[in-house]
Amino acid sequence: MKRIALLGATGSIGASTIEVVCSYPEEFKIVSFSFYRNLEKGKQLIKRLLPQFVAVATEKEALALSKEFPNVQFGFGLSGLVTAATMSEVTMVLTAVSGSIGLVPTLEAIKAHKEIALANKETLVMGGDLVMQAAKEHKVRILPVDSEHSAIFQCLQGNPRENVSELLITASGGSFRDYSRAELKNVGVKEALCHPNWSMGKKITIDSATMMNKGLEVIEAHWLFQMEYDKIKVILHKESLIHSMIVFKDGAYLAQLGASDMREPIQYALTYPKRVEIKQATPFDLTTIEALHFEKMSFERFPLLKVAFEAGRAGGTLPSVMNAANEVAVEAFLNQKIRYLSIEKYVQEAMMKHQNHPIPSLETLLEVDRQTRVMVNEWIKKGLFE
Ligand SMILES: NC(=O)C1=CN([C@@H]2O[C@H](COP(=O)(O)OP(=O)(O)OC[C@H]3O[C@@H](n4cnc5c(N)ncnc54)[C@H](OP(=O)(O)O)[C@@H]3O)[C@@H](O)[C@H]2O)C=CC1
Ligand SMILES: CC(=O)[C@@H](O)[C@H](O)COP(=O)(O)O
Ligand SMILES: [Mn+2]
Repeated sequence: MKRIALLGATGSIGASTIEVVCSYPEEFKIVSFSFYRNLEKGKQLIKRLLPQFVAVATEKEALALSKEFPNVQFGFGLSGLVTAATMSEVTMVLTAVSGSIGLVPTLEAIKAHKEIALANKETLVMGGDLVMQAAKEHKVRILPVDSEHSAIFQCLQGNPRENVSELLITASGGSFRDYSRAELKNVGVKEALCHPNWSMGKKITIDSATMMNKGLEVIEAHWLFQMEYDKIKVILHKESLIHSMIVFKDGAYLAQLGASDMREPIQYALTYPKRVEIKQATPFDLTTIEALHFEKMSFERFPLLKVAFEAGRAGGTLPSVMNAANEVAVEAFLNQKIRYLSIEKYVQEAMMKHQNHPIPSLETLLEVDRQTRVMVNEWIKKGLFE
């Protein structure tokens, strides 16, 4: 039986993971999980999943919950996440928290020899070098959950890496894919949150619209598959049915396609290397698909993708600056403090101001993340780009 720590149980990936886990109770058990702001949902999950340990946001909440659920242990903050991920009963950690908070618990879980099912792409964007080194050193497998990386991982099975010349990542184009740059000037939060194909958390949905999600995914693919940036390409594919492809040196393409349903890549990560019947999935019928469209990506229309390639190529602390600035700017947009097009301005400004550290320690990465947040929040307060 796989005994799972689910970091971010109250989110979108968390919910899909719980469905997969509960469809195979004899194979999987969630022994620990975390939640953050969603106390009501968190409590429902405690009653449903009967975990041994739960990580919450604050000490006050942890104390109150210990009284309400005396058979469950509680932790809080970052140390709570680390305990949930490293406790001896856990064999696999599924990282479904949103944002840079995922890095430390993932690294600690690797050091504690837990298998990782990685949804939290920000972990590799910030600390790809450290995380992949730690995984190698501790002989820990990192299984992709992100749909594009799961697709590439599935295509790579049984194919020697030296035969692969390119990774081709598909992008839906997000909620504003048919808008010109001029039409983006006055777009609002509600419309930005309408992803055409996927139902996801708010932050990643905005990242899909700005194409930052694809930028983060390019960096994630670089680290997961040890592929040079020149050999990672992004292509627009508005149906989100081909989840990504690999190109072989002899010119053959191999694609993975299926419904836009995260339960599939999650289940693959949980059961890997086995494939088992999926019990809950969106029906997928090729005969109902009229056409699959592909379009060249435009860096002019989606400047944040170009910015992410630059950050990835530069390496060091620059991807962490990009990520932190983006997290702060997206949050501010969601709270209607800045305009949609200002997200990219804050990210670019933070990166321009940064002096890169080429080979950072974990402490340096975390400090850069913290400082960038403070700086961008101050800029937003002053209305730098409004
Ligand atoms: N959704 C999807 O289909 C996909 C998501 N991903 C990646 O997976 C991750 C999760 O995405 P998604 O499920 O959509 O996000 P959601 O916003 O739906 O969920 C995020 C989860 O993280 C928790 N959380 C948020 N901030 C913190 C924090 N500071 N400390 C501890 N916990 C926190 C939330 O708790 P609470 O709700 O209680 O506040 C929630 O459980 C992201 O990194 C995303 O990029 C990758 C591929 C697809
Ligand atoms: C489901 C998933 O993996 C998301 O990251 C998805 O890819 C978002 O879609 P786009 O970024 O292609 O709009
Ligand atoms: Mn994805």
